[in-house]
Amino acid sequence: MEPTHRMGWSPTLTWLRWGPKYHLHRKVLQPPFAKSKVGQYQDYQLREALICCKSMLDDPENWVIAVRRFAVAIVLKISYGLNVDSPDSQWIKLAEESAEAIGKSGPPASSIMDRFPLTRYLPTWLPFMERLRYARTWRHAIEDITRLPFEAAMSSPTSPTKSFVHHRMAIHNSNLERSIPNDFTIEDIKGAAATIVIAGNDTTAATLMLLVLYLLKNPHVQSLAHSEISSLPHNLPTFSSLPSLPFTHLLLQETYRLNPLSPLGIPHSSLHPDTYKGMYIPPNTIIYQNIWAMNHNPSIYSDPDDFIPERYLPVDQGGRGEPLPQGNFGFGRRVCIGRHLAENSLMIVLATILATMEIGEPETGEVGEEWSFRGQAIVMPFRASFRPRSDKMKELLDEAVKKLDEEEGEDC
Ligand code: HEM
Repeated sequence: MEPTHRMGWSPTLTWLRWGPKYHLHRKVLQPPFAKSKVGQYQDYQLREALICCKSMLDDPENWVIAVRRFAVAIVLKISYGLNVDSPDSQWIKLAEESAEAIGKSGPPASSIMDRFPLTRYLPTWLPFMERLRYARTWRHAIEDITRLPFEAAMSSPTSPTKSFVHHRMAIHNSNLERSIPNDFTIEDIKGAAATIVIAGNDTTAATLMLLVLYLLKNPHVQSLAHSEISSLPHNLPTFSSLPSLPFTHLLLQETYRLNPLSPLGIPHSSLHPDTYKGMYIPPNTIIYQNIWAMNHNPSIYSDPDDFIPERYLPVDQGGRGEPLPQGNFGFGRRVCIGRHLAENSLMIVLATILATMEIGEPETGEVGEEWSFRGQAIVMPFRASFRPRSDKMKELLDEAVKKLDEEEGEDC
């Protein structure tokens, strides 16, 4: 039994083994997220960045909910054309449950069952069968995220260009009408659409939480980033502002480096025997990539545990000339397809945060920072304060979100 079936997935790129089915999914999923194509999603990203920042300022105690909404709303819109219309939307809950399911059952190929397949027939009360037990308990979350948004999208048909599933279903139906066989079945469409949501929401939200933490803990860096954004005309940033924010871009890179979400990458398996630096690697060897070590190597990065975005600047510009981090989005032919989308989402929300607010320690009590190391290294919800940088910027933000609401009312 494939790990995909054990967890209740339809065919899903992240969990498919190398082969014809994998190639088909990658061929379908990669083009809409190519660097030259991700610009098509900028309207969604800008909209959600504005909503996210307004919610953080209006309801600072619940800022993590605003962050989760931001991340889910973008991928749900791209994948299914659905809107997240409130912070307690069923889609946020569903996305959270499926992330929980994956976190608890572990990445594919990493468990004892993947190494020794016969162990999956053992009873689940045995201590080392914890992951199988989780997989069975959480299977419903994976089935729901694969089925429910798909059904909702199909019951609200929009133009085929509006979302991944509408576009794929239009091709599917047109093939049916012309008696052309559909290699990419409806099950494939469901699995690919769910992949966009699952792979794209938790990773983006976790990185945004790290950005908030590092801004909070490094007031000097925050003030440099404030100066950069203040040098732009006093308006809310748009995508055309981003090329004028090189320091903000380095701040994101430093966040990737300091805490890679998957410190050991996603395990890959060798297809053929190979030799690396004189070491023989037999076929079917499970290979981890130590991203954390690469990005904390003291012979490459000075003060590797400190948050220093300036380190990447050339020496003649006051920097240390150190290389940008590597491997946070994987390597080679399985590299993350969503990396350009994620970068755009994170840059526009970071620029909007820097333009509109100051992040600091909570007004009362502790930050309460804790980490989870189950499969990924992520920071758990913590406390912070969010104050508008000026009345003018808050007003601009409120007006921009009000305008979005009015436009949405007109579209209905
Ligand atoms: C900061 C955000 C993100 C991080 C850190 C991240 C990281 C990763 C990593 C480490 C991998 C494994 C690559 C490998 O096996 O070598 C991966 C794969 C993948 N990512 Fe992302 N990702 C992010 C955002 C996204 C987004 C927004 C999407 C949505 C389209 C996405 C879709 C995928 C898919 C479909 C794969 C599987 C690729 C394959 O197996 O061929 N990711 N990602």
